[in-house]
Amino acid sequence: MQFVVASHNHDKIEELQRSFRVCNNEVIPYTDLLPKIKFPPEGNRSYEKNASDKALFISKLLPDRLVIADDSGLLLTARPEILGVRTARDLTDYPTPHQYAQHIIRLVQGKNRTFIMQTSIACAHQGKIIKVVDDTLKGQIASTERGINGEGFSRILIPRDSTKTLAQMTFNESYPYLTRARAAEKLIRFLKENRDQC
Ligand SMILES: O=c1[nH]c(=O)c2ncn([C@@H]3O[C@H](COP(=O)(O)OP(=O)(O)OP(=O)(O)O)[C@@H](O)[C@H]3O)c2[nH]1
Repeated sequence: MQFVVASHNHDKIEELQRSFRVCNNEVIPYTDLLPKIKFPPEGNRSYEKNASDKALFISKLLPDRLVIADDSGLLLTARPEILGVRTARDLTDYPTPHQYAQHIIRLVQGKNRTFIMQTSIACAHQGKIIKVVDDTLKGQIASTERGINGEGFSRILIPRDSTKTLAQMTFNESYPYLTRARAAEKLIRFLKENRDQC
């Protein structure tokens, strides 16, 4: 299957391409087919709604394609009033992965270090949502950035049953923890089981 991804985030597009390739699928950015367009503003209601809004927006312009969109965020137990579904907007003052990783480390300093990372992927066809899948990862925020296989969140997220950050793992080791990869698997499984829906 070929998917068109509604995203402007280069790292996210690459991770989705890797996640879908495992199952022999292909992901292309919508900008391969259309000029770059501003997405509708994200809301504060849910990751599912934000992902669906992006997928629907591009699906209406490319109705015959399977369009996917992802919304991800990080919720800190110590600061539940920020980040989460607003992660992209709350991190705008920290534009580089190193800057936002350091900011998050500071936010949990001396406090509860647990986090929940969530990804929702919406899939649209003919201007309608056909499926939304979610996945979450729980664990602890590291006290310093660690690892070379990734940046940003990957260098500070330690999954619950590990002592390493995601960036300290090889890709094969980290794959089972990646919310985007696991959500992608759920979507592909759904589409294979319900081929007549699309
Ligand atoms: O190091 C990271 N590894 C990740 O895996 C990851 N996923 C999300 N983020 C951060 O969370 C915001 C929300 O992202 P988001 O889902 O709203 O997407 P976005 O606005 O960047 O792109 P788009 O897809 O909407 O064009 C993004 O800006 C990033 O700061 C990540 N950082």
